[in-house]
Amino acid sequence: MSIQPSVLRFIEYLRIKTVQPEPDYAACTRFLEQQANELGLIYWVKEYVAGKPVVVLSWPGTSPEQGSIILNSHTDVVPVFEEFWHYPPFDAERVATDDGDYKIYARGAQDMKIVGMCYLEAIRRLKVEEKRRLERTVHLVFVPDEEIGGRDGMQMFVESAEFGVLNAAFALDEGMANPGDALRVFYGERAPCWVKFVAHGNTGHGSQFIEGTAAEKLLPIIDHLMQFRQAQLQVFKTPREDGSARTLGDVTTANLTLLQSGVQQNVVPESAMVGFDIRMTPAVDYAQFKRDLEALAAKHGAEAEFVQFWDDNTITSTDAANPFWAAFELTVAAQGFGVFKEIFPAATDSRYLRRAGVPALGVTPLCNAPILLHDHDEFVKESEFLRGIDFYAAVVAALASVPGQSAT
Ligand SMILES: CSCC[C@H](NC(C)=O)C(=O)O
Ligand SMILES: [Zn+2]
Ligand SMILES: [Zn+2]
Repeated sequence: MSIQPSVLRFIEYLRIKTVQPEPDYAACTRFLEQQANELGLIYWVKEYVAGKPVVVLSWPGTSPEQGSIILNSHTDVVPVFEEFWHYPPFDAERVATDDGDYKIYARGAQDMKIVGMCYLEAIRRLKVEEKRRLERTVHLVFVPDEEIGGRDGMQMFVESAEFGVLNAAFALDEGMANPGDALRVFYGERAPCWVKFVAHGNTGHGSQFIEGTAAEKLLPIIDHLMQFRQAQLQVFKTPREDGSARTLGDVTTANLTLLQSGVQQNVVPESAMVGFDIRMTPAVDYAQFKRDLEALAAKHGAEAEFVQFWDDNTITSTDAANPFWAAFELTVAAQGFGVFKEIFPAATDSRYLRRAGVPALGVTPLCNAPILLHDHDEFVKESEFLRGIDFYAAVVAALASVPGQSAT
């Protein structure tokens, strides 16, 4: 059987090497412009930072005064360890499976070019094939640099005048595959707190009993955070009151990820640094947490330096009173998906949207699928991609048909 045109377009998108640290954004932008032309969408591109394009494709609704729907995806992908891949990561090879399906192997297949491509194909179906008109305007937003924090991409975009003009009411962004049956729907995220503790101390010959060294000032700090980690691990392992298992999003994790000191084996080092990657669950008082870390550092004669500190814990309402959630939930059920609501364990561009006041849900419609984002041999099944188009066609039509507030 011949390959479906949508699959060929997906393969074309996967072959564009938008891999960090030198993504080919120019080729990606050309591809998206071509898609916009084929679909008859309004197209514009803006580089808030040179060489880092934010690309927007818009489908005006019949009631453009109503808040719009944003379909967000990032165009960059993470680096590969090519020697561990069984297929070249930027060839998007289509490999037949025993059950008559195909696996498409490529970096970005799950994270998150499948989502961006499904958005485009869903609009193609609704607008070009079915000649539908939806009430709300739909914007497909393709942003750079999510994989390195999004500062030059989504952050700049949400702070721009152009973003305000979109008048966004609701957004969809990336989620994560689920090896289980249900669709994982992320309504919030844990906040990154990347902290470095730096201490200075006495130096001298390595053969002596030197007091007040930099390293020994860090030891109680490390000990404190390791005990905190252990306590959170116990919470994580304890079922919720209803008996269900907790997820990572329910707790705060802390991992020691950096440790630097020393110049030579027999010289007591003058300075030492330990770094932690902490992810705070939204229930935490972030400002107090930060003050506690600063106090911990001060108590032991060190300094706390925050490399990343996200201080907003806005979550998206998944209450039936939120009409966008109600429409989403109903449509997803009609598509045959069960829903599992979660806090995303890491950080995505959704945090910028939520902080800017735009409710966002993180979804990647891959169920009964291994979690392969950032892993070797990342792939999606062709059937999953095709089902994803059905999914977004239904969801986008429903979200863009949510009635606006009556002007009373
Ligand atoms: C603080 S910016 C880092 C962003 C990255 N996002 C993902 C999804 O891996 C992370 O959470 O580590
Ligand atoms: Zn991603
Ligand atoms: Zn990623």
